[in-house]
Amino acid sequence: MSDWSGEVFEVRLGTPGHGGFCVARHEGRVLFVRHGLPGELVRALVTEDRGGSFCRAEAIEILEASSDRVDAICPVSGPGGAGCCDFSFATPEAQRGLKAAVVAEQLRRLAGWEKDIVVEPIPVDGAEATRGWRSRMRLAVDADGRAGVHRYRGSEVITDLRCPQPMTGAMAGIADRKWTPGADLVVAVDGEGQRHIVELAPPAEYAPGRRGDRAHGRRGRGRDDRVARGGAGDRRSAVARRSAASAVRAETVVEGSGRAVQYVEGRRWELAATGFWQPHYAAAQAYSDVVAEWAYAAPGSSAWDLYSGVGVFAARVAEQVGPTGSVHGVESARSAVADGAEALRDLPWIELRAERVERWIAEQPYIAPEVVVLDPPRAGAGKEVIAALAEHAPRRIVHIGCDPASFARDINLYRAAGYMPTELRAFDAFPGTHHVECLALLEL
Ligand SMILES: C[S@@+](CC[C@H](N)C(=O)[O-])C[C@H]1O[C@@H](n2cnc3c(N)ncnc32)[C@H](O)[C@@H]1O
Repeated sequence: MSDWSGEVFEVRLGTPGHGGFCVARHEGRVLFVRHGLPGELVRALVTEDRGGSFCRAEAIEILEASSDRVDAICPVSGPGGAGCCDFSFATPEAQRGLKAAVVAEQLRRLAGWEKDIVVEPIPVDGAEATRGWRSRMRLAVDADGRAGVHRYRGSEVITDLRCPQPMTGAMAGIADRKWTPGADLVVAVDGEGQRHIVELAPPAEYAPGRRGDRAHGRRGRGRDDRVARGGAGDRRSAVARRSAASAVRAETVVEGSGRAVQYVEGRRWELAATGFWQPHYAAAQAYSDVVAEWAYAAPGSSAWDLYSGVGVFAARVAEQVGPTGSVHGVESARSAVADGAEALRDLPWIELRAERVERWIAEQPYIAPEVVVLDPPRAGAGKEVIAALAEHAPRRIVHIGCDPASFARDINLYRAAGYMPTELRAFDAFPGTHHVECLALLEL
């Protein structure tokens, strides 16, 4: 099979796929084409051909445009650019339609559930924030000390900070400063409008000029650095980036206190600016409203909040069960548990535990909590946790997922364990991108 990397083909785009692309076909092979919309005729540059059944490509010229196309509001993420706003060239309604189609397809394929999906905007004072919604950003710093974002599926740092996602003022002055080469910057605008900037020291393995990493001083790949032939270097650098992202790194607070103040339902949390908080500034409130509505835990009953973070959902459910009930929150990040315990001191019937969910759940006696809320990371809760959870037979489960594929796989596991999905909401919590947040209620 010949290598198509760098080839340009004229193709008609088909259905959207999970990951921010449309599916097209050329000479019997499948192309995953970014920057295009269903029905469009485009010239597609193949950016990655690993010799398998599909190639990755980018629409570099639109020959017949969809009526859903608008001028892209993100100048950083077009062909050859960053991976931030992969849908910013579509109307907000069309973006939500694409996400709905992807969620429906994942549920159908992976959970055997035929369900019409509507993706709702997250309401902000009755309106929709299509830009300026992101309260937390993570930037990379290049070898020259300039902050930016990574090129899509690459390690090069693009130092153009005009992405429309960050809240107004979040990026002010960042491009004018020199930062520590190889560091990451966490920029958080908290619920009181205070900006915090925390620099994370370069990972231990950071070596300027190292082979295989343009961000670290390597020269370009030559013909077109959008095009990956085989791509082993990029795969390695992506793996290195992921493991660097999870390693503990020294933190220096550069602006603000490094302690973000956030509010949900009038309750105040103070947490590490580098800790987890929902990125869309109105998302924590929106999701916790749905959790509260679906949980409707009876006074005196017991509930679990798994992957609890600082206990935003635990707080809502604790108000329902009251002092004669109990809520167990489980979260692996110790700092989140400490910050959550402080914010929830007036609800002593909540216990937050710093432990991995897999381990904690295996140690629980066989009692049935009335309701369990799970908000796992991208990979989902998975077989082990859902099997253990089903043995405890909670009456209701509220499951939250930010990846349609792992969300659908988890729904399938619940269905196999005897649970019926009875409600589903999907939120456009990441406007301009292909990302979408889904919440489901499952009942026995
Ligand atoms: C999507 S966040 C949800 C946090 C919280 N529900 C909120 O809305 O603020 C997922 C959380 O799970 C935690 N986490 C990841 N893996 C875990 C595990 N195996 N056991 C317990 N917590 C985990 C992360 O630290 C993170 O705080």
